Formats: sequence, structure tokens, C-alpha cells
Amino acid sequence: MTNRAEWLGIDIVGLISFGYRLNLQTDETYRFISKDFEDLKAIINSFMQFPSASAINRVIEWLTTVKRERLRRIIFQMMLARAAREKDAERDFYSYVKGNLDYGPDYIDRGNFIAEAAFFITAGGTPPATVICGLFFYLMHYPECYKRLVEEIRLKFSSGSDIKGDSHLMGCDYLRACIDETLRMSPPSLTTLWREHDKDDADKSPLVIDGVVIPPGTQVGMNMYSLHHNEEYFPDSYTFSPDRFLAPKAPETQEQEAARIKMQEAFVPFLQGTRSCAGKAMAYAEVSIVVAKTLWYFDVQSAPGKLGQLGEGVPGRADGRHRINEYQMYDCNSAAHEGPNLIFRPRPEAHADLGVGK
Ligand code: HEM
Repeated sequence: MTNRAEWLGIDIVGLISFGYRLNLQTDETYRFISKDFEDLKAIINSFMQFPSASAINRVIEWLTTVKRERLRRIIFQMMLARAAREKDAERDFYSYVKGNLDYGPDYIDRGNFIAEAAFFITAGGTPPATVICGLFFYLMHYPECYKRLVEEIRLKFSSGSDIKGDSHLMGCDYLRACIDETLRMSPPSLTTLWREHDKDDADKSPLVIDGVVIPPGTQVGMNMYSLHHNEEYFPDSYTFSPDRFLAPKAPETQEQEAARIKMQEAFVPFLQGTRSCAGKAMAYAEVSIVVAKTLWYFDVQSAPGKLGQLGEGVPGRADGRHRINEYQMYDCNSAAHEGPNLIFRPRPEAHADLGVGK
């Protein structure tokens, strides 16, 4: 699923950023975008974790010239195609920026806009794909969760075309709990996102974290995967348990309530504060629509044999990758992963709804 979900994610972000139809799902022409971004992100992540490695940046730049150039070309092509049309021709990111951000006349045509556009396409395109892949992986490994989610979706909607980003869909509590539990178990921002108290900040008061004074210029970071597996906040943290995100069924003791609030505070897949994810609402809407529509139209199962094991941990490994039921992801600012391999069988209702023959 990894490729397919990424093509979908990038198609969506191409539309919402520049009203541009990249059509990765049906046409191979621009599929290099997801692969090139993945390779470049791995390099950026290495520099983030080992800043001294940037000493060899020139060599890396030379080795990645082809990839960087073709990404730059396609993003420029999207920008030019959009700029040739009326500002309000689409309800997209471009129409908003063009009208509202006063960065000077050259900003869009030259300036930093291309860098921001590249960032937006990768930030908005791949993390939702990771959640979609992770969620289907967990549904296949926890059949009782699959059954419960399928029941919720199929009872709530009488046709697949009724599923859209509205309050009806957002009211699917179990779907939301499954998405949150996937974001907890397998957060797409898997790397440590470093922060630094700016040396030039006018506010010279010391930064204190957990009683430790952090001098200006020192980088601090918290790894989301570690936090989301801290047993103090998330007991039995390697088990996929969407129930932990559902409202309590019975009155809680004070202790239970305090533990639930603490857990909610420790759940930060989009980070918190001024530099947290700008696309959080969009991400929930996108993942909810894709998962709900898929489960409405299709019965899903894992591929047979070895193929169906893609994405699982391997028992006996001593590096933490031994859990069969944990979706394996690889450290990057937007995680890399493979699989799962799934079989989708259209339901009879799907044929009728889509108006196609069996
Ligand atoms: C499940 C999906 C997503 C997750 C888990 C996620 C997570 C994050 C995180 C952790 C950051 C902070 C990165 C940092 O500070 O270094 C971030 C930033 C950002 N995200 Fe997302 N994101 C998701 C989807 C999206 C989507 C769909 C969009 C846009 C359509 C988007 C746009 C952005 C932007 C523009 C920023 C930068 C915000 C800033 O620096 O002010 N994200 N995201």
C-alpha cells in the first residue's frame, strides 16, 4: 500500500496547493516525486541528527543534483501553470498566499516560495499516507478492531458517496480512535524534531525544562515514538488499543481521570505550539475519508503467505524490530515504511453505488 497511499497523498496536496492534477495514481509520469522526496528527506534527516555531517554537503548536493533538479522543475511547472490562471480560479493554497501574504512583489515569482511549496508538498503529501498504511496494517493484525470499524462505517452510511468531510463522518468515534491510536503507535514524524532557544531572542530569561536550565544555542528534542510508548502515559503501549481514546464508558475515579488527562497531554503527533502542524484538520479529514470510503466499498484482507507479512517485525530480532504486530517504520522526518500488502474485494453494494458492472 505504501506507494499507492503516497501517490494519493501527493495527488491531493498537488490539488490543494496549486489546483494541479499530478495524477500519480493513474499515470507514471510524476511518480518519481514520492521516491525523490523520500531519498532527499533521508539525507536531510541525517544532517538534522548529525549536524557535523553537513561538512560533506557539497558532495551530497552533487550526488543528488538530478533528483533535486527534477523536483524543482515540476514544482516550478505547477507554480507557473497556476500563476497563469486567475487568483481565485481554485480554492487552493496559492489563492490564499497570493491574496493574503505580503512578502513583496518578487516573493511568488522568485523569492522563497518554491522552497515553501516543496516543503508543503512533502509535509502534506506523505504523513497522511503513513497513517493510512499504518491503520490498515493494524486493522489486519487486530481483526476485532477491523470488525468493529467496518460495522461503524457501514451502519452509519447508506452509500459510499455520502462519505465526505462533514460532521457525520467526524462523529464516527471509533474511526477517530483508530486514527489516533495509529498516530500514537506509529507517528509519521518519527525523527527527533530539534528546537533551540534563539541566541538573539530579546527575552534573555533562561529556558527551564524539567528543572534543567537549557542555555541559549543548545538544541533540545523529544522523540515522539519514545513519548508515545512511555508506559507511564500509555500502558501496554505496544498493543493497538483504540479504546484508550474513546470516552470512558463508566464514571471514572479521580485517579483514572487524571491518568486519562495525562495521556491526552502526552499525545502529540502534530506537536504543539506555534510551529505545530498547519494541516492537522486537513489530515484528519483526508485520512477519515480515505479509510471510511475504502471500508464502505471493499472487504479487506492481508495478502497470503510471505507477501502478507510485509511491514511486520521479525520475531527474534534484537534491535526492537521483533514485534509482528507493530508496523515497522524507519527514522526520518516523515517516516519511511513498506506495505502492508492487502487484497481489496468490492462489496456488491459498491457496484451498485458506483454504477459499474460486477
Ligand atoms: C497525519 C498527518 C500529519 C502529521 C502527523 C503531521 C505532523 C506534523 C508535525 C509533527 C509538524 C511539525 C514539524 C516540525 O516542527 O519540525 C508539522 C508541520 C507542518 N505540517 Fe503537518 N502533519 C500531517 C499532515 C499535514 C498536511 C495534510 C499538511 C498540509 C496539507 C501539513 C502541513 C504542515 C505544515 C505547513 C507544517 C509547518 C508548520 C510551521 O512550521 O509553521 N501537514 N506537521
